[in-house]
Amino acid sequence: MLPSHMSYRDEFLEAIVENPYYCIVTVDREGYITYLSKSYGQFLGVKPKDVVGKHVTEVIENTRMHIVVKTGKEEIADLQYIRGNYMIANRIPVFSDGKIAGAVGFVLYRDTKEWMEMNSHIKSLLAELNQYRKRQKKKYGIRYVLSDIIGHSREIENLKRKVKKIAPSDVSVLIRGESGTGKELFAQSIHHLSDRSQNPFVSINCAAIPEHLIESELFGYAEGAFTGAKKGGKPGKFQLADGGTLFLDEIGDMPLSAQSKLLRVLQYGEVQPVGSTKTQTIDVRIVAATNQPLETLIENKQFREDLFYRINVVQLSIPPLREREDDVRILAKYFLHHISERAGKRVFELDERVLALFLDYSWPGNVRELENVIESAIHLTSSEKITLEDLPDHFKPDMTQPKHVLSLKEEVEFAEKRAIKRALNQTNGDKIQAAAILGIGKSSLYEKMKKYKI
Ligand SMILES: Nc1ncnc2c1ncn2[C@@H]1O[C@H](COP(=O)(O)OP(=O)(O)OP(=O)(O)O)[C@@H](O)[C@H]1O
Repeated sequence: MLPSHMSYRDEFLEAIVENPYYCIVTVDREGYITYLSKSYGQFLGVKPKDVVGKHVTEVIENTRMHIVVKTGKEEIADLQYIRGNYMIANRIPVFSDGKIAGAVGFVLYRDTKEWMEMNSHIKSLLAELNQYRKRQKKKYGIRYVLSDIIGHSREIENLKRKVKKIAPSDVSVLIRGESGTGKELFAQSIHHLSDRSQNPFVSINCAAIPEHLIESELFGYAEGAFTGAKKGGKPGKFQLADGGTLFLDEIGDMPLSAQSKLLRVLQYGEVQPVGSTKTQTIDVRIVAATNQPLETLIENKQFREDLFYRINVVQLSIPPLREREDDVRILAKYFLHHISERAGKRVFELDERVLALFLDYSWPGNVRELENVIESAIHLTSSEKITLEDLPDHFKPDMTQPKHVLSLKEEVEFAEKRAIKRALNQTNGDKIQAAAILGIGKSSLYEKMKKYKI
C-alpha cells in the first residue's frame, strides 16, 4: 500500500521502479550505488541496503555503469553477462545543471520463461560465433582480437582507439611496454583489424634465437647454404608472412648484423635467403615490440638509429599494470570468472584483503603475473572466495613493498596511500568512516585521495 501522501507521479514512479520484471540500479557520479531495486537485489542475491554505498563494480558483474558516468554516453540494449545469464542492459547518464550527476541502469528480463528461451538462443549463437572466431584465429595464426584486451583505464581505452585508427594502414608500429603488459595482444589485434587479416600473422622472438641462426630464421636459406641445411632450403619468417604481418618481438635484442639486413629488407621490400644469390619481393607489414630503452641502446651503438626510425612510425606505449589500478580490479574479476569456469570450479569472489594486496603490489610480471596468481589461487582454494591463504607463497604481504629503497618522502607517501586504500576497503568506500579510522579530517582525506589518485 502506498502512503496516502504520495502523489500520482510518485505512484507511477513506484510502479516502474519496483516492477518485479525490471532490475534497476542508480549510481552517483563516481559509480557508487545510490539505489538498487528489490528485484535486482533478489536476482543478485544481495540486500539492497547492504550494497548502497558500494562501488558498482563490487556488486554487479561486468557492469559498465561506472564508465557511463565517465563518458556521459548512454548505452542501450547492451548484452551483459550476470550470474550465468545474458541480460539486456540499458544505461543512461543523468545530468544536473549540465554536469554528470550519476546514471541509472535497467536490466531487463520481462518474463522469466520468455527470457530463458531467448537467453539460450543467444547462448547458442554466441557459442557458434566463438567457434567461428577460434577457427579464424587458428587459420591465420592469431589468438587475440581487440575485444580480448581487457581494461577500462584511460590509457587502455586510448590505446584501443589508436589501434582502430592505425590498423587499416600499412604503417610500421612499435609497441613498448614491460614484459606481460599485452604487447603481443595489441600486435595481433592490429593484424586482425587490417586488410591483411586474411593473410598470416607470423611472430618471431628475436631474443630467443641464437645469433648465428637469426638471419636464416628471418630470411630463410637456400639448399646447401650450410651443413645440415634442409634439401630444397627453408623459407624464413618474412616469406611465411608474405601478404600479412610480421611481429618482431624483443627487437632490442636483435644482433647488429641482422639489424642491417632487416633495414635493407624494409627499404627495398626484397629478401635474400642465406646462401642464395636471388632476391624475393616480399610484402610484409612490420609490428615490433620491445621492453628495452631503444634510445639508450642507440647511444651505446647497440641499436641502429636508422632502423629505429623505420620501425617507430607509430608508437604504442602500454603502461605497467601497477599504474592502472582500475585495470587490476577489472582484470582480476575477468580472470576469476574465466579461469574458474574453465577449471570447472565455483569461485566467485576475491576477499577484500586480497584485492587490497593486489592494488598495492608492484606487479613486475604485469598482467601475465596477475593471471598466473589467480589461476594458482583458483586451484588451491577450497571455497567460493579467494583468501590470502590461497595466494602463492612467493606472493605475501611483504612483497607489496617497493623493490628499491625510496626517499623518505616517497616512503611516507607510499605508506599513506596504502593506509588510505586499506581504510576505504574496510569501510566499503565510506569516506567518513575511513577518515575516522585514519584519525584525520574528511577534507584532509579527500585531499590525499586526490593527490594519490585513489
Ligand atoms: N589487457 C589484457 N587483457 C587480457 N589479458 C591480458 C591483457 N594483457 C595481457 N594479458 C595476458 O597476459 C599474457 C601476456 O601478454 P603478452 O604476451 O601480450 O605480453 P607481452 O607484453 O608481449 O610480454 P613479453 O614482453 O613477455 O613477450 C597474455 O597471454 C594474456 O593472457
